[in-house]
Amino acid sequence: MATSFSALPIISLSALLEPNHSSAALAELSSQLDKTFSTTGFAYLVDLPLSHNHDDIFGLCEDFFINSKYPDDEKRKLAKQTFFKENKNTYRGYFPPQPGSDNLKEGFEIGPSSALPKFTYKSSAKLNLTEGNVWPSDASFRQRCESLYDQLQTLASSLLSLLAVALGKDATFFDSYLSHSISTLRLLHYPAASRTSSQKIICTPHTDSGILTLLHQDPTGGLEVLNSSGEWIAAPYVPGSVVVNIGDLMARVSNGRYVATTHRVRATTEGAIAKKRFSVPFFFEPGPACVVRSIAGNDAGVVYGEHVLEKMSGWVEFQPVSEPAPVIQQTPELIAVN
Ligand SMILES: O=C(O)CCC(=O)C(=O)O
Ligand SMILES: [Fe+2]
Repeated sequence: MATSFSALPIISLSALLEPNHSSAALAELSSQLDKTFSTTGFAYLVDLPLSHNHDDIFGLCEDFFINSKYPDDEKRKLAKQTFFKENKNTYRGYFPPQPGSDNLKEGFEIGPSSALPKFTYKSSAKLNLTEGNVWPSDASFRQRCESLYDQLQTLASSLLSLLAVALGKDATFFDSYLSHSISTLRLLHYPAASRTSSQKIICTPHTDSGILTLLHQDPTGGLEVLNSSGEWIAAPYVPGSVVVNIGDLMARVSNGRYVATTHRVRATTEGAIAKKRFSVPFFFEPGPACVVRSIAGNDAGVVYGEHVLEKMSGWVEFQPVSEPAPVIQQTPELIAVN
């Protein structure tokens, strides 16, 4: 359970920026993260070891969702099979806004760039967790996404080493999670909407299901986090920051020490219009075959791929859409699959 906080803490990662990390500074950072995840479950991280700034990151969203570079035709080629049945990609790629849903957003999802061993799930799952990415034809977009992905994966693994130590384990405790990791980088666009749609909450309350999330939200803000008194605490935009939070599985791994805090996104309005908003969550995920167990050693553990497939059966982005599918009426061209 989260505590009754009234604001999210801000944690500097300057210790990770030093070429020769000082062990005292790392120990201090480890204890700050430990305190945060066992109280608020959420924090802003600043002084990030990332070469991408917010303009670069939201520039990717602007390019993908807004600029005419990626018209509906190009998006259609990248759409998941659920949305365009001629396409081969089931898990990575584009999903369109889903009319009628409470989460009116479109997204583009990317996994690791290296090939992964196939993961077979007992109930012949319809989603292929280890498929390759699909890309628009613009090589620079792909290169920028891959570079951001790699840096966020490195940052997440540094944070996990610090958490391992905080949990009384060796710094390498989470290394097995890195093997064939299927972390997801998601570009999200919540389109502007007129107030007649009366939609105030554009992302409904939820906890993240996985291990660790690194979220870039754009200056529109709107993120809110639930404290133990049942109050929604605003988590406004902080320049240069990334928001970090842990998911349900990490709460379980930590044997309940860490809290997966409920959060949602409120629309920011300007006159009668809800402003458009971009966010870029990065979900750190273990390999599909990784067995994730509590540090207390008192459970059989879960196979990550099975866990995530079960969770996803309830997520709006992975629901079949009613015909005709929203984005896609024309004949597709070949999709780009790596
Ligand atoms: O858009 C946001 O800022 C939050 C998104 C989110 O919570 C999620 O995708 O899990
Ligand atoms: Fe979330």
